[in-house]
Amino acid sequence: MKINPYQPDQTGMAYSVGTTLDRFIKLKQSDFPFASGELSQLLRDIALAAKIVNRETNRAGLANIGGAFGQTNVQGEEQQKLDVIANIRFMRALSKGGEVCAIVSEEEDAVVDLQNNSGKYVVAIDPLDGSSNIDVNISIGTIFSIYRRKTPIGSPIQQEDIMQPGSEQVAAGYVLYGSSTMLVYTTGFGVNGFTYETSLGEFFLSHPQIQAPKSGSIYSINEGLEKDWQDGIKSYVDQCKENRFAARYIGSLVADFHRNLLKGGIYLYPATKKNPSGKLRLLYEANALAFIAEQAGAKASDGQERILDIVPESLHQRTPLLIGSTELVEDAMNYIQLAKEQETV
Ligand SMILES: O=P(O)(O)OC[C@H]1O[C@](O)(COP(=O)(O)O)[C@@H](O)[C@@H]1O
Ligand SMILES: [Mg+2]
Ligand SMILES: [Mg+2]
Repeated sequence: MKINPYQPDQTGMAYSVGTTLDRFIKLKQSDFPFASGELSQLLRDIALAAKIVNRETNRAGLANIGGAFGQTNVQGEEQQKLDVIANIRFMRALSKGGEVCAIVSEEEDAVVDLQNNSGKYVVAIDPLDGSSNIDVNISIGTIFSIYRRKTPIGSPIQQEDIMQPGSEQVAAGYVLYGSSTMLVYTTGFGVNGFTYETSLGEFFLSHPQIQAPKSGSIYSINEGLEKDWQDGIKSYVDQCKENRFAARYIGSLVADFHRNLLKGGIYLYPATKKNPSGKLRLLYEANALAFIAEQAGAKASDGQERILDIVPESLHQRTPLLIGSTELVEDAMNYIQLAKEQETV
């Protein structure tokens, strides 16, 4: 039977493949009985900034916006011009609407207090993920987490508004600037993916209700750091090779995560000598992807603990990250546990 992609799917849902993001956000607002529309507007603001950053990444080579910016961020990493441009674009979009009271960004040393005490939401963002791939035309991304503030609206923001565990996220998502540009997000009611139609300037629903395969045969890890890996990781990766898994590593977390989410696989960034607590940041990289992973039936751990249960202690804190198909992440955690037990014998 030939399936006509333009026919609404048979689920009878009000939306189907081809629904615009705007319409989808409006329809899904009904998931929240007391919704005031602020979260919906915030998601739209993020989508708009993503369209602008998409344009900038597409023309990076032409417009002399590739290359280093000539400054380092709080983590001592050299900032790329596009890191700074993306940061400015998202900062503007997030501060315009009035829904946000504070922003945590990879490119900002401290919390950006928007002096907007009537703002309900706190946003943590990695404006440009995969910075090492910007100048070589490889997929890069943006990652965002949204929290409801804990302190009363109208009062100044406090530490407790910022240092929330990932389990408190009300929404999270990423944008993938790749062969096509996609926005994938969750509000706790499943994961949906939207593809950007440049000629119309619109995101359209292309991947409704994403569910990750429970297992897979892809592993993503920077093997160049093997010498630093703990025994459990070494033996797990050996087992992947034993089973003839495909090694796939783009070096852009968003892109590696997205592939494994759709095809089944595991991404690992363990502790290394250079980064004893792992490289990736809890507040604006791991938490968002862990929320999406779990909403898509996958799993995210630091090797022992569920990422979403980790209570943050510092703004730019790092965490080891094992994320992807449930059975693969559980396997890897078993190898880590086993190696630990053998250490104590
Ligand atoms: O080069 P390495 O050590 O393998 O690290 C690659 C990882 O670092 C990152 O680039 C870190 O993110 P940023 O580019 O946002 O700093 C991830 O996207 C990627 O998975
Ligand atoms: Mg990143
Ligand atoms: Mg970044």
